[in-house]
Amino acid sequence: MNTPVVRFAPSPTGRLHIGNARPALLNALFARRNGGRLILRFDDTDKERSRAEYADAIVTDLAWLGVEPDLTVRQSDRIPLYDKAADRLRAQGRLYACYETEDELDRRRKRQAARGLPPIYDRAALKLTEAERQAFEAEGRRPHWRFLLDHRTVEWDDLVRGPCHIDGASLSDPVLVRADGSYLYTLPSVVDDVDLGVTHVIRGEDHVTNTAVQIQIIEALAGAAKVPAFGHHNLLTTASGEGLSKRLGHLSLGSLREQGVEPLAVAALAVLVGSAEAVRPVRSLDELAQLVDIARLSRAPARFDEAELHALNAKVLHHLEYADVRDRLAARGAPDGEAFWLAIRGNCAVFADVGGWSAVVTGPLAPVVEDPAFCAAAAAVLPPEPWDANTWAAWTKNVAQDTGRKGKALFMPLRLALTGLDHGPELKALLPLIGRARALARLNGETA
Ligand SMILES: Nc1ncnc2c1ncn2[C@@H]1O[C@H](COP(=O)(O)OP(=O)(O)OP(=O)(O)O)[C@@H](O)[C@H]1O
Repeated sequence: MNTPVVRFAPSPTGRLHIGNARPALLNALFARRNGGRLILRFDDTDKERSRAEYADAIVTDLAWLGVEPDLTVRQSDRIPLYDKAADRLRAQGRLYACYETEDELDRRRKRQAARGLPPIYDRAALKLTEAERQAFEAEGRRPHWRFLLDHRTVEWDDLVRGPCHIDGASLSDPVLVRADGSYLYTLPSVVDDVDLGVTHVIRGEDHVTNTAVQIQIIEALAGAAKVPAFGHHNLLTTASGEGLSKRLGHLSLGSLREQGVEPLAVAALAVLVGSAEAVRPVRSLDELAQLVDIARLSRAPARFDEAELHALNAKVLHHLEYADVRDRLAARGAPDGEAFWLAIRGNCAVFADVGGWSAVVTGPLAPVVEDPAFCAAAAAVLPPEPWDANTWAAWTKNVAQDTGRKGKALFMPLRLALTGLDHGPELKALLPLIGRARALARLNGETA
């Protein structure tokens, strides 16, 4: 295969949501796995809804996920290309002027419905005489432009859905250019895919019907050899099954980031939910790239459950090695060294929990001493340093012998005194990190 070129093409009309993360990642991982290139393309021809700040936020959200495009383009910078393509289609007789208003089209659709006919555009504009056209122009009407579909079946072997076919006769000729001269999604998308050498179009199944139209336009503009491969993945819904929309601000990546969710947890769930692979924690996007195979995605919509995300987030943290988090630990002023991370990672639901466990190790911390006599007895037999993972067992054995306590009655007061908490990481790992001086002070009820 030549170097694959894929693209993620959001409209900058809101913050990316978890559903958008799915194609962003499926494309990025496809490029990673196949040594390909990823293009980020802003579909910003809708001037009213598109905003530069949303485009910036999308770049930030993608970078947070670990998606770094090789090239970024904006459709608003590429209008002359679309103009040229539209002119070529006009010259071929494949783009024709229509003067119907929305109201007229609506009435026509209602009449069709009343007669039990599908609401397909009847191509009335093709029958307009020159005089009729001039009359519309004189009235001040400006035409919108439709692509003349071939009434034949378009077939493609979808990377996700397998063999697909759509009968061109079952579709309305799509409007490519609005009356104000602006472009709808279809033509710019196709022109860019061809111009930028996109080899694989991986996107949500909301675009399946577009594909038949787009294949016909590519064939008209550039020939069948330029038609890329298409793959349409299933969509994500909320846990209760509702659709997601950028414009309505659903489950944004920004809000998940603010909640302290790990990007790897978001990525793993966004990609693995509704796939042949079980949802599981991963250590890197490379690992995730090896797990996903778009040919094995499920066909049904997949539910994105925030509770599942939070559970997965904890699992992701538990799987991260010290090397993966060394810089982040240092940035939070956490104790240096692998032992700390290995001791506490299993007790972090979000990375920010590192702060609490740091304080347990380095203090100052107010101990909870409910039975001073018992804690004093335990302090009296604290072994000398150096301490290691065996120290806790050796020490508590002696405390048990001296005090006659065992089980929870032995361990809980020690945990409360040493950490100020009734839960937390294994003390055999924490004790050497806390160190003798602090342990002694805390057993004596002092803040240390
Ligand atoms: N719920 C979803 N699940 C998976 N993919 C989605 C979902 N919604 C959109 N996509 C995909 O995200 C990509 C970007 O699409 P687009 O910018 O139109 O997003 P959108 O959320 O539908 O936007 P808007 O709500 O602004 O119309 C497309 O590949 C689209 O198929």
